[in-house]
Amino acid sequence: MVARTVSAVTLDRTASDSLPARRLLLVHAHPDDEVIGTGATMAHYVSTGAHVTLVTCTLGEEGEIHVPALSQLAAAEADQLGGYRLVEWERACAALGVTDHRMLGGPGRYRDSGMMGLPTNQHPRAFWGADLDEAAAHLVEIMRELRPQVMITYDANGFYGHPDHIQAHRVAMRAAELAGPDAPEKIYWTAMPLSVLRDGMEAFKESENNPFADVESVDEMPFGTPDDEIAARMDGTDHHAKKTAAMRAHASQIPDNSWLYGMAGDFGGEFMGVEYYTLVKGERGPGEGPHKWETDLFAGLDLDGS
Ligand SMILES: CC(=O)N[C@H]1[C@@H](O[C@@H]2[C@H](O)[C@H](O)[C@@H](O)[C@H](O)[C@H]2O)O[C@H](CO)[C@@H](O)[C@@H]1O
Ligand SMILES: [Zn+2]
Repeated sequence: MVARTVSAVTLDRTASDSLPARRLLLVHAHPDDEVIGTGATMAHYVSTGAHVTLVTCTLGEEGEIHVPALSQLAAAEADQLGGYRLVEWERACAALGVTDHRMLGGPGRYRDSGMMGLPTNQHPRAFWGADLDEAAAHLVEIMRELRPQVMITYDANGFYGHPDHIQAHRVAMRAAELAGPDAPEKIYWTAMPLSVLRDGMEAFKESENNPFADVESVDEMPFGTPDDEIAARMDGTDHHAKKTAAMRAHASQIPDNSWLYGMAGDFGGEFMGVEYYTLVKGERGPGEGPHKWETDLFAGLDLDGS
């Protein structure tokens, strides 16, 4: 019998060749980040037949608990919140139609570090203290398996400065360096245009549950990107109901009276269903409007045989 040897690279290629032509990878820090920042985008691409893979880096063990009946699960009590949020995360993914969801290094490998500067940052498994190349290697393995053309993660400040978000950015970008030919061709960072922030401040001015109550100007906020630096506007308004349902799955983190629901009420699909990105790797595809914002993250890619 003729021995047939197939190189590991060929095997890898075979694995991704059986997947849809468009493959999107998202790297987030905690359960609930996926829906808050990118839920409509994920639902949109699932609905259009792309393969969507969510990698979340921690179980969110150090989170607040907004459901009183669950208060004993807190880190300082039974320390079971991580396991509970894992179930919330699975339910949220189901609401968005995302079936490929993975914890970086497996559930519990990296622990929620808590807010910047807290003693929990020093926990032996805190994601903030993870070895960068070791953590990135878990993501490289996924890139080799799937060969995603597009990846979404956070900017260098983790969008708002949380240590796990900063570390998720660093690990995702390091993995893209190490993955070579299997690295995403386009890399986006989540972003919020200053014009949308200003509109939000205006919309909430009279609201009792105003997330902008303590700021005079959007320039005081840790996030906000000039409109001409935004590369893509993903309109997933057709899926805003899925995003809302996915948020409700994260009830321990997102209370019923959250301003997020208030914003949805005022803006409806416009706020819940529209998500923005800067492009930090790859060529910008054709776009629309005054800033030529892309409306498809795969725009400009040659997907034949990729
Ligand atoms: C959206 C997000 O990243 N949430 C994180 C964050 O949660 C904040 C934290 O509980 C803080 O104490 C609150 O004041 C703030 O309102 C929350 O957004 O940090 C948590 C701990 O690391 C994390 O579990 C949660 O997912
Ligand atoms: Zn987070």
